[in-house]
Formats: sequence, C-alpha cells, structure tokens
Amino acid sequence: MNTTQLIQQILKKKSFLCIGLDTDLDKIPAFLLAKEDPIFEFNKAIIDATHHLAVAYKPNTAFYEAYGLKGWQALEKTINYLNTNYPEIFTIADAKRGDIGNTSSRYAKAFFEDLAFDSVTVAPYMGKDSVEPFLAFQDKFTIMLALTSNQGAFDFQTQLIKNEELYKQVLKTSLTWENSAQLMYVVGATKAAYFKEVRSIVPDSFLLVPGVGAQGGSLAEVCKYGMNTKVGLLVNSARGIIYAATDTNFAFAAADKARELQLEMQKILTEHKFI
Ligand SMILES: O=C(O)c1cc(=O)[nH]c(=O)n1[C@@H]1O[C@H](COP(=O)(O)O)[C@@H](O)[C@H]1O
Repeated sequence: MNTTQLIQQILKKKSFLCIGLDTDLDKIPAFLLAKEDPIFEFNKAIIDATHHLAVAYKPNTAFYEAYGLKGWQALEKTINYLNTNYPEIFTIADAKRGDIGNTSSRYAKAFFEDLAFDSVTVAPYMGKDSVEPFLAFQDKFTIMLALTSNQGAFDFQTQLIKNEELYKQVLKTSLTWENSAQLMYVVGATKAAYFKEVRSIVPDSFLLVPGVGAQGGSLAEVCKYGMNTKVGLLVNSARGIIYAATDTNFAFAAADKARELQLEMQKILTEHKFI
C-alpha cells in the first residue's frame, strides 16, 4: 500500500476514518463468548459491517497480548482476514514499539513480515537507531508518536528544550532520517490547538489522529488545520464505534456510529473541495 492508493481510497469512500479494534472480552456481547475465538468473531463482524465506511483498521496489540497465545492468534487471524478480504484497507499495528536497533529490527519483522501489517506505531524516545529498522522496510509505514492525546503528553512532549518544544524537535529530526517519506505521525485529537504548528513542520505527512469519540476530541477542530493538500489525515475511533451496542445487533450499531463520522468527514472533504 502506498499513499497514492490510500488517498484514492479516501476519495472513493469519502472517508478518512480508522476504526480501532481495541477488542476487550469484558465489553464485547456476551453471546460471542461461547464461540471458539470470540475476539476474532467480534472483529470479523465489525469489519464486515464497516469496511465501506473506513479506510483503515488499527488493532491495539495490548488488547490481544492481554489474552496470551489466544489473543495473538486472534490478532493474526484479524490481519489475515483484512489482507485477504479487504486488500485496499490500510492496516495499523498499534504496538508503540522502539528499542535498541537489533531489537527494533525483530519488532519490525514481527509486524511487517510475519503479520503483514502496512504500518506500526513506534515511540521515538530511544532515537534514530531505534526507528531506522522500521524505516528499512521501504514499502511500509512507521507511525511515530509526536503529540499524544493523553494528559501525560504535557509531561515531556511539550516541554521546552533549548527554547523549543520536544515534540517539534522530534518531528524536525525525523525528517532528516533516511526513508522519512515513509513516516506518519500520531497527533491526538485532544491537541487540536497544536495542529497548525505540526503542519508547519510536516506539511506533507499523514497524521494518525486518535482521540475523537471516547476521549472527547473534535473532528471539526482537527480538520481546521490538520489537513494538507492530500487530505493527510487518518482519524481513529475505537470505543466510540465498536461498543455502540452489546446485543446481537452490535455490528449494525457500530456501522451506524461509523456512518455518523463518515458523513461528517464527507462534509469536510466537500468543504475543502477534495470531492
Ligand atoms: O497511537 C495511538 O493510536 C494512540 C496515541 C495517542 O496519543 N492516543 C491514543 O488514544 N492512541 C490509541 O488510540 C486508541 C483510542 O481509542 P478510543 O479512545 O477508544 O477511541 C487506543 O488504542 C489508544 O491506545
């Protein structure tokens, strides 16, 4: 998957929605628990009901790792199901990895080769040599945390170091790395006031924007300064979509929630003259 294909999909579906598959056995409909693989059954139903409204899916690996081998198998089945049945969909392993080089290269192999995701989220705290092994996969995307949606983002990311916020230095420095065209950045929807600054540093990159829905971020506020000339946004919602209902109609209820966001996105894409 390249950005041209991603943009084509966005314009065709009139959507830049990413659905977070943060699948929690305590929250999914109880009747699914009797199935052999409840996590995969839930994901499959959500994907089948929403794939025409979303351009990307983002399983957060924590929700799978929490269930050990069974959870990891459900993650593998989910990525295989997406790649086989909906190859146009952009897939994100939300794993927030990053370690010394030889370890990062194992993480990259796990998510790009073994599980065949299009992208993986990476924490940049350990610097260039911890991110390079991900960027070495030239046809994959490395999505680096820049300014996260949580309150703790203010602990380090916005602190001034030599008169400049740390997240800005992270953005600027990453642009000097080899294959930086394959970088995307996480900027939380709850940080809408920062999008103008972010865009002044990374005008061409895609931004993955979590934090609408359950965390209270506003899509309209994000789009005011977050878009670039090629849309440049993937806006994620997990709980706000996938747990819309807990009865047998859960997937339809999720599709209704996804449709609400897609319609809002369609309006914004029209206003910005993309469609
Ligand atoms: O990298 C992420 O996706 C991420 C970064 C961030 O700054 N904030 C954030 O919420 N996320 C993830 O995005 C998802 C948000 O889920 P909801 O709040 O349920 O929509 C979770 O999987 C988070 O781990």
